[in-house]
Amino acid sequence: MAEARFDREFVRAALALAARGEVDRFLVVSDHPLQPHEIRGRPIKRKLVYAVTRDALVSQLASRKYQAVAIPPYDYSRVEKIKVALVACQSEGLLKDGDTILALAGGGPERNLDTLVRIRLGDEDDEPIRVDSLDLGPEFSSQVVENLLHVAMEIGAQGYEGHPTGTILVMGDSTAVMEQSRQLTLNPFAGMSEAERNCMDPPIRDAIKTFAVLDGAFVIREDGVVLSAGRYLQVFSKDVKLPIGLGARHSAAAAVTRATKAVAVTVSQTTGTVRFFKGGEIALELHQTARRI
Ligand SMILES: Nc1ncnc2c1ncn2[C@@H]1O[C@H](COP(=O)(O)OP(=O)(O)OP(=O)(O)O)[C@@H](O)[C@H]1O
Repeated sequence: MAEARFDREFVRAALALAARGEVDRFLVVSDHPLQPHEIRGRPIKRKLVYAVTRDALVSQLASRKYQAVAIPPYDYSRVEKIKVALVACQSEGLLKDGDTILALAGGGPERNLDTLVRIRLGDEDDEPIRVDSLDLGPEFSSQVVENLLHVAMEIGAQGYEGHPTGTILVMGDSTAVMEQSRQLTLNPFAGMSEAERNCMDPPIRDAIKTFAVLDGAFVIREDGVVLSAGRYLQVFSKDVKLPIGLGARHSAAAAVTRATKAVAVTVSQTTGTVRFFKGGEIALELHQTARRI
């Protein structure tokens, strides 16, 4: 009883802060939208963005004139979910550098909104949320990057047929990446037209999940066309610095993003953690709280 009252007051306090002029965006990361009476009378509708795990709920919210983005339905911690939601908002053009975002998140099947985080985009001191540091050049499509992050999270959570799987997805500067790598296995994407092997297409994302069992890396063009799977990256990793415990896969991903203008997403076979590499460094790290395998 007292706990329920505390929960209501917590949300009310978050809404009161969200209404303030200092806040540019109010991000609610939950599949339980706020109740009309909670929002009524508060000037927050314009800055409110929902991050939800069901596409049907995105459409439902959109039909009620709310802004909403979809995030994958996996068991990441609340802070990880906020990071993914920020990436999704960025790729929809809903955020800009310098924005102050208040993010309210919960976990589990109940509403349970119990986490409030303030983020200033582009603020170097704002560890551990470093979505701003993705800061990709115009040659990259943010939708392609977001799709690849989602695929990577699915691989990390589900593996392949019950077995943990790891992989590297290298995107961009593909001529240089192809030159600095060699084929380890037959390329399963060979012989398909470019239109048939774009990772924006759900069947191709499923194929990426399946072929993640192959040794080596995927090479993907900026526009999402998958050039190859099963590539061994022949790059020197001696001047990339990585946290202790990361091995050959992560070194190769760091090194290829140092040696070329490509970016890379890795999935660790050991932990399921997804990392985004740019310029030889980790720019985003998504740990899992619960793996399904
Ligand atoms: N240069 C490379 N290019 C492409 N793939 C590589 C390269 N080096 C290693 N790999 C892939 O990484 C796999 C595992 O390597 P290792 O266990 O040393 O990596 P790790 O960084 O510890 O990652 P994990 O957390 O997944 O174990 C290899 O089986 C291979 O598929």
